[in-house]
Amino acid sequence: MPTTRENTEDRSAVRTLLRLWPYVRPVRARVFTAAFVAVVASCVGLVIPLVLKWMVDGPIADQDPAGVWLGALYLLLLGFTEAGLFGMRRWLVARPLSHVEAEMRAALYRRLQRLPVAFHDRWPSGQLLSRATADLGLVRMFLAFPLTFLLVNTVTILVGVIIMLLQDWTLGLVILGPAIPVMVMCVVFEHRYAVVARRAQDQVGDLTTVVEESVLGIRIIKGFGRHRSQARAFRELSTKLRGTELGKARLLATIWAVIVTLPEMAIGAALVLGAVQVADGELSAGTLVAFLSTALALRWPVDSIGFLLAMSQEAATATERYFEVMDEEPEKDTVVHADRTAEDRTAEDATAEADRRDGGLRFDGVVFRYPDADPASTPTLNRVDLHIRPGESMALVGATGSGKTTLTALVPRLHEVTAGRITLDGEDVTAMSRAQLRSKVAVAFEEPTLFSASVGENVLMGTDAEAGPAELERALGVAQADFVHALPQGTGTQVGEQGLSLSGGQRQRLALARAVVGRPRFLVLDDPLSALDVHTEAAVEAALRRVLADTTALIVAHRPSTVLLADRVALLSGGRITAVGTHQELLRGNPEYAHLMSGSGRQEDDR
Ligand SMILES: Nc1ncnc2c1ncn2[C@@H]1O[C@H](COP(=O)(O)OP(=O)(O)OP(=O)(O)O)[C@@H](O)[C@H]1O
Repeated sequence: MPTTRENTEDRSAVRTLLRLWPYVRPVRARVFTAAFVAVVASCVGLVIPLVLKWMVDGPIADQDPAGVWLGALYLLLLGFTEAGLFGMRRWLVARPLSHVEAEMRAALYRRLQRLPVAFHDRWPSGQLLSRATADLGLVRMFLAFPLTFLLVNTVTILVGVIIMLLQDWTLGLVILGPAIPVMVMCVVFEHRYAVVARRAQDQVGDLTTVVEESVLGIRIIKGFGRHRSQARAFRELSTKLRGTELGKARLLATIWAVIVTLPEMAIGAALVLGAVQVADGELSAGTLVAFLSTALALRWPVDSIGFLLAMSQEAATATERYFEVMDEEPEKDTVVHADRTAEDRTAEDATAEADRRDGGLRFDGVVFRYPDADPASTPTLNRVDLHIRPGESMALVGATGSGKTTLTALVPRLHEVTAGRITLDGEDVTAMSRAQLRSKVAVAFEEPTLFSASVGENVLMGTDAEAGPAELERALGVAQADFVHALPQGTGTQVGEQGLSLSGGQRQRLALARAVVGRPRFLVLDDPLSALDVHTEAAVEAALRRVLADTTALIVAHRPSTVLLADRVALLSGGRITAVGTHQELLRGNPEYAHLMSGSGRQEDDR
């Protein structure tokens, strides 16, 4: 489970942040212009001390009121120009940077849709949510603020230091004194902050997962009175996060103290030294005023470096977390089996030829091991051979945990086979594009998932074709889902998040309607009637039988009533198909099957 990562040593923040370039590229003109405008604005601010110097040594020393007013006017103009330019900078970047954030979020969403089911099995949803929300917010903040101001402040400090050295190089050197210790501290700080920033962002992801699970599982939590233990889990994680955030604050406070104190001490020393020089007549009062005003003008650029570095570090961590998902390999559309030998291919061609003649759905030496399973362990499916003829419906029976769901998931390629092949009318499923495959195969699972959309939209999700109300009605009819007409807005009724406003049986029937609406050639049903009462199940089966007349179907079944829906039955045991026949044949000739169907099998296996 990719949650908290303690080690971030091998990461360069700059290299990580450079990965944002492809997203920033389209808006680079505005971003660079904004940075240039900010540099100009900041340098305009540095002209103010020079005007002060002119005023002190000129009109003030000469007691010339008109000159003082003129100086004041210059200062006012400079102040307005600086403020106007900073306002312009913000206007220049606000819109393009929200565009960058939106583009990155859209790219992440697209990638999440294209990543294999195995990825989603592995990653907690809270970690993905926090990457798509909080982390992208941090990246936008970085592009809007620290990225520009690290540049602006560096230029301002350089120009300011040059001005100070030109005014009086001895005082300039005094001011520059703390630069080296401050820089060393910044490097140490950045390194340490990277580790805590990563920890905090991962912990936010873990906390999001707990909150999400608590909301989605609220019925179980209330039903079992688990709110205290959930609250404890939440409290533990939030205490951990609070500790990490306090650690971040402590680090920030330390660097801030160093960055503020050392330059302040240097300014104090320069003030004393400068006052002595003025008293000795070695320095004009105007020059000292200009020097100190410049030094004070540089306080903010220097002071802000601590938190600008902290924000940059957080953005680097956020970028790193973002690309951890973006770098994951998306599922391939078609798979080329480079490891197959010429003999394999000749044998496959012969089988494919036979399949094309016979047609139907064929599992040929299918081996499957979950990607996170120990490579030395026995595969979940170990050389499954099964042929379902065209138009035939085959029930798949097996003890709980025998791999029935896993086998059905291989047909629409929710997982890729480890070895062997699956063919639809002789065509290898891995050779088809996913769009092609999904137009041929429809699925319905025991746990029906509905989306926050209307009933009709949920059902019509099962077909790409332009299906109209007639197709919708037909599918609802097959699934015995006429209850939708009694809903407040009929098929236009919103079903709410995950369809939780409907009963389990109602959701299953809608999921079944979604599977049959596209009149698929192949239908894969994973115990789709488990939540129905016997009368509704009988009615659905009668309607399904009509649909199945010209559809090749694989139906996972636990109950004899579901098995009877099928023409033949396959028994999955020990990762292989150990028997195929009609229900009656297997009941008579296969003790394991008879045991499973007697009703005691499931209970014993569950025990
Ligand atoms: N995502 C996964 N990662 C690793 N192992 C898994 C995963 N999903 C299922 N398994 C394991 O694969 C085996 C087969 O599970 P599967 O869900 O296919 O069984 P099943 O026959 O459908 O069971 P049931 O009748 O209870 O629904 C089980 O041992 C299960 O623990």
